[in-house]
Amino acid sequence: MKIFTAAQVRAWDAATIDEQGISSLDLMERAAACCTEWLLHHCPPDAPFALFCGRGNNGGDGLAIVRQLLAAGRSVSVYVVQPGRAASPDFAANHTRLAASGISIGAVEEGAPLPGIPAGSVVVDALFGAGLNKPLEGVAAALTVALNDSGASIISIDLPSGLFMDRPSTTHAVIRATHTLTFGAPKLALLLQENAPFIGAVQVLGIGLSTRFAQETQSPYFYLTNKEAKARFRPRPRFAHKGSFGHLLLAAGARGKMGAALLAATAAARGGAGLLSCHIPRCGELVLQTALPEAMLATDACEDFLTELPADMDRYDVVAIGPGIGTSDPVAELLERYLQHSPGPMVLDADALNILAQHPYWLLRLPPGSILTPHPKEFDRLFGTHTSDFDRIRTALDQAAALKSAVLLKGHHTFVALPDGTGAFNSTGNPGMARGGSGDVLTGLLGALLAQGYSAADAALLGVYLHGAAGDSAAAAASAEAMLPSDLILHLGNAFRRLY
Ligand SMILES: NC(=O)C1=CN([C@@H]2O[C@H](COP(=O)(O)OP(=O)(O)OC[C@H]3O[C@@H](n4cnc5c(N)ncnc54)[C@H](O)[C@@H]3O)[C@@H](O)[C@H]2O)[C@@H](O)CC1
Ligand SMILES: Nc1ncnc2c1ncn2[C@@H]1O[C@H](COP(=O)(O)OP(=O)(O)O)[C@@H](O)[C@H]1O
Ligand SMILES: [K+]
Repeated sequence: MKIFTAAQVRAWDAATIDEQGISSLDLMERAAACCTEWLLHHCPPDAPFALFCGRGNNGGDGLAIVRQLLAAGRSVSVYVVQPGRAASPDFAANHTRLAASGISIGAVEEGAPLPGIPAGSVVVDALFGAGLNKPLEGVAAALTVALNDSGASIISIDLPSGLFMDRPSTTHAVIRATHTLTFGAPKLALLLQENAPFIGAVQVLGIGLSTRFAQETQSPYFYLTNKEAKARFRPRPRFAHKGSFGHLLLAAGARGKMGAALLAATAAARGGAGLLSCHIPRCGELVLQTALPEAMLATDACEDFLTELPADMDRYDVVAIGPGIGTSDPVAELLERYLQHSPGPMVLDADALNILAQHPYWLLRLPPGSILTPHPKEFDRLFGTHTSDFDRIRTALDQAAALKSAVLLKGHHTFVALPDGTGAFNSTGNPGMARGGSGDVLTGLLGALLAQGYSAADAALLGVYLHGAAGDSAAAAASAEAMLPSDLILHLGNAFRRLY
């Protein structure tokens, strides 16, 4: 599913109106009807609604929703902010229709007291949507702060008011929605970690926008859903043998961190690698051989951490390195040798990324077709401090192109930057995965997918999708509270089955 800019969203509306031979007022009525239906099904049946409307088409949606809620017999109060200002034609048309019903339409004016919100009300925010062109100020900003402080549930129409679609919004007043009902497709701003305080749960409402426009319009960003993952999945051929699925070398662990190695190794085995060898320090030999008999060992001479390259590196197709290895000088020197001698693409995670941050020029030795898996802190250590996620995703795309590799930015909607200049936001996963060890599972899984011959782009997309889907399956079974990263591995089977 493509993610469009504000300008493209406007063009999408226009293309729909043109293609379907309807008026923009008809499309507004349809969008409002989808919102009204959602509100009627998801809000308490006896709750009064309080709608706050701007003077553009977002406000027009709001007025149409008021009319539809009244027709459904609900108790509604409605306020227009700065009613003296110029209005969009569709706002004006809806205002005339609503006024004819006899309902009193309140005003929120500069300098006048803000309206009170009756306890138990559901607030519907239809102040500004995709047309926001400057930060909220004056009475709109004051109202936003008051609504946020009211403690009421706030349902935002299309976007939380004050949130820009395509640029940062973290320094000014923005509605903190409980739910955002957005039209057509998820918007970039609704997928970024930095906007988490504003957006609440996001519901994408299909309002019958042109599918032809969506197919024909190019966008660098897409939403990684089951459809996109399925398109990249290759089932195992019937006559396959273990040699068909590659040999992964996983370099992981140190004393006290063998759990990270074991999680990554088990995920690699379940992720479908034909052969798995683990380069671990001596202290981990017993635990690994006992817990994962499927893995072969390339045990280091050192008891406590990794120091030397395994013999016969040509035996391996792919190297995954990082979980639990530490950042001491000997390990850093070893990482440099790994980068020089890796027989194929690499997955670099955790401490491998932290070492690279100290030696950024080593990145030049990264084999093309590799995958880097930083979370935001590791990302900034590696590529420099960023003040916004918008900047981070731009850097991720630049680095992916420069390194001819996939660069992740892990989080709730992990961003996958691909070498071709496009990037995906993941749709799967849940907060039950916010635990030490979840990232180790991803590293093993990505290594296994690369070893099976998937390109960096396909492995990164599939791996991130499957990892989140396994998380969702684990949460369904054990709850987000009680699930473990090792449950992700057990639920990988359910995740793969979603691709059949
Ligand atoms: N165009 C269409 O056919 C459809 C549009 N829809 C709705 O229309 C919205 C977009 O409508 P608009 O483009 O009219 O834009 P908005 O309703 O988001 O608001 C923009 C209006 O507010 C003004 N404005 C922008 N930022 C401001 C600020 N900080 N302070 C004060 N005034 C400010 C602008 O000059 C403009 O008049 C969407 O988010 C969606 O809710 C839906 O009805 C679906 C159909
Ligand atoms: N709230 C969340 N929603 C979805 N996925 C999450 C969430 N929190 C964490 N994850 C996923 O879990 C993994 C955590 O990785 P990381 O931060 O490296 O932790 P660690 O290395 O300690 O396991 C990432 O893949 C991330 O996308
Ligand atoms: K809004």
